[in-house]
Amino acid sequence: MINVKNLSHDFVMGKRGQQSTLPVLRNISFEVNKGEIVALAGRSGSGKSTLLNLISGFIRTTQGEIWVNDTKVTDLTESEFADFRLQHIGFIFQNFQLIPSMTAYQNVELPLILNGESASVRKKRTEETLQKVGLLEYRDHYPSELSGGQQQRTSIARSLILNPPLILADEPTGSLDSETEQELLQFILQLNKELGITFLIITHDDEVARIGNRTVHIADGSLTQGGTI
Ligand SMILES: Nc1ncnc2c1ncn2[C@@H]1O[C@H](COP(=O)(O)OP(=O)(O)OP(=O)(O)O)[C@@H](O)[C@H]1O
Repeated sequence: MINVKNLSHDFVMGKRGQQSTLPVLRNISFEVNKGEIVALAGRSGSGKSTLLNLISGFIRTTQGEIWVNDTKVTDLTESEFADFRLQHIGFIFQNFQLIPSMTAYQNVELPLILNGESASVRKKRTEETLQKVGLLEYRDHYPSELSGGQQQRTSIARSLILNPPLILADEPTGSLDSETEQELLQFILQLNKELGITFLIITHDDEVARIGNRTVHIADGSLTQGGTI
């Protein structure tokens, strides 16, 4: 599902003439197989978000190759990547990234609008997906009128609505209490088992890593596999 080959990334900082280079990833290779849940761990600043941003095309690099679902995404143009992302990758973030001025329904419907779906398809799919995450009765609530767990379920509904084969999650339980975290982890397992969705999850949390098939660690720009967090 994800195949990263000899990937490196440097950030270039500072004004022209006074630039410095910060190497973050050094010749990384790894695979995430279809149907796996893989936890990505590492200290703060080790490059976990950078790796996720490279896989999803929010940051581009010329050093190495990334394949997602048999497409060499490192060769895509910006607009091809935007389209590919919409079709193939769902996202879950620690702070949910819902649009505050839109209701739960409108937030979940948004990818369908971007994808050019008809009003009738949008209504059917949005209601079905809100039902799946148990939020149909909250459809007209704004994010500020939802609990943290309900906001996270809204963001999961949005990430699921175009049936992506892959979901990338950046500390998805970071803002949740332990009971809500357990609910979310069970839901991730259910999505993995019932829909076969592959997950790559950045986490600092052993509980999250425990639901995964394996943990990949980043340190000093390199990856190591196995072990606990
Ligand atoms: N746009 C950027 N420009 C310059 N440096 C950056 C940029 N983004 C990240 N960095 C640096 O790259 C390194 C890796 O950052 P990254 O956000 O990938 O770490 P992380 O492992 O996700 O950290 P955390 O667990 O704290 O979220 C850090 O030293 C960070 O300061």
